Amino acid sequence: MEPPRCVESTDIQEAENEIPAAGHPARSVPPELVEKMVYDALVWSSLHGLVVGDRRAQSSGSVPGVGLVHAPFALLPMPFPKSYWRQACELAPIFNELVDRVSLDADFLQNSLSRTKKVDGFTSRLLDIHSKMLEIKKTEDIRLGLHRSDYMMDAETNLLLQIEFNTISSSFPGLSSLVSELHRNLLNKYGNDLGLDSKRVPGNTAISRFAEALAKAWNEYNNSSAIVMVVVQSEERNMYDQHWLCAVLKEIHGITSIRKTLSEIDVQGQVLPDGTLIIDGQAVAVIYFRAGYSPNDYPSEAEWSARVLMEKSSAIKCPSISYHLVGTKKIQQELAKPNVLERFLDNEDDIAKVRKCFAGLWSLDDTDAVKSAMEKPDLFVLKPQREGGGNNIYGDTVRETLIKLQKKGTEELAAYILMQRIFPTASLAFLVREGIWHLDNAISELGIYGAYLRNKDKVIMNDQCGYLMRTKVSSSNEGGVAAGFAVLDSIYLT
Ligand SMILES: N[C@H](CCC(=O)N[C@@H](CS)C(=O)NCCC(=O)O)C(=O)O
Ligand SMILES: [Mg+2]
Repeated sequence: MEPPRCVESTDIQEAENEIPAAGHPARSVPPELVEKMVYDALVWSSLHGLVVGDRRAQSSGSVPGVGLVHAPFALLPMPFPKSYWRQACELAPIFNELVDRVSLDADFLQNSLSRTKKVDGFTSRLLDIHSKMLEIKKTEDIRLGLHRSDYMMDAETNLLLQIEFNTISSSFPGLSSLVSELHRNLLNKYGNDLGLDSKRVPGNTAISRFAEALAKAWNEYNNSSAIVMVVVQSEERNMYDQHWLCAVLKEIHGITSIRKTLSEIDVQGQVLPDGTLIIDGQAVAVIYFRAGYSPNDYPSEAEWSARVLMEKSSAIKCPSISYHLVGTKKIQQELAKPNVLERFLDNEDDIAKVRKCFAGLWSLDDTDAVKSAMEKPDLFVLKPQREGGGNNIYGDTVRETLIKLQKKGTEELAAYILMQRIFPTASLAFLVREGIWHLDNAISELGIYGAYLRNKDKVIMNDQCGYLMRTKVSSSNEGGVAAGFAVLDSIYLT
């Protein structure tokens, strides 16, 4: 059974002529070879759990094994210069340390977000929890961060620029590891025909290292009967990415994990006088948030009280409320201001490396930035303090929104930040979604996973832990995989 095609061979010729592919291997692949590779890739994905719930199937987000479809993927790894790969990997432990330092500066967090607090209800609730923890002098001696720092290569300046830094629910450590394996498998089989070497696809350690970090944190909690709790949404089509981590946690590290929604935690959770969080009669050592990053996750007060209950407990939060706040776009913008990094990092070289990957970032108080964004909206992205994809504002809507916000009064402006829009070079890619492949002009975003574990003044882990490459059609603004714009990819070092 041949996978259905959507691009006739002549189309590929046209596509090639139309699209100035930067010598991408995709341009030289004969259609019949594409067919065979797509077929093998679809089989491989199905056999290896590179799967997601199918949005067309009813209970695909709640009942495992029902309504599966292969995760969308690029057929071939995206060429990526080795020097930029090394640069991105080197930044991971520096950003991990930066997050930890910033998380300890309560005044910096509260002051930087004080104006946002007035106009952004969600961020305001997070800050209230942060304040409450300060009031009760709650400290987190053991701190675990499972982060992902996302970058694009700016074609104009040839700089690797950070898009954002995620400190909560960094998706796809599971599926991204599999995509690298898929590509290595395909290049082992077809590499000679394509003139590509599977060894140029870097090994992806995201699953194993993130599971190791969770296990090490569990170990630091030092209660052998305790479990790891994953905070999830009731409907989660990306559950297999999460289950991969929990399966490795169990099989390699012998640690049991449970999945609970915020409302279940509100009903079933309790904190003992000694701070232990108990749920289903079991002590919780580590709380791994794969929900709780969006207002949609807090439909009632119950979910907020669950968040407070967890924050008050002695369980190791990943992330703590402080780590969560450090990952906001407002903090990203504040850290880009002159002399701010110097407050948190000691090493001059580290500071220079971090500053070098900062794109233009401005608060809307910056009248010059707002003025140029009004004149050339396509060169900017307007970002609210939101995670989960689909929230950023592009193109003419940037201008319209700025005008609207200005009419509402300067207060409202504090809910957003302005960011330089980054334009990576586009190149040809075969994007495979729901069994169908398209040859498209695409751009990519490289995410580098980082794990940080600290117990008081002892840093137990501070590493780069694998990567996520997301590739999307160059015409699309948003880049989310779950949101249906991008596909999972890996990289081919050049
Ligand atoms: N369903 C939740 C999704 C969690 C989520 O959206 N995480 C943000 C960082 S906060 C993220 O990583 N976005 C990139 C994923 C994409 O491209 O679709 C999960 O997987 O646990
Ligand atoms: Mg994000």
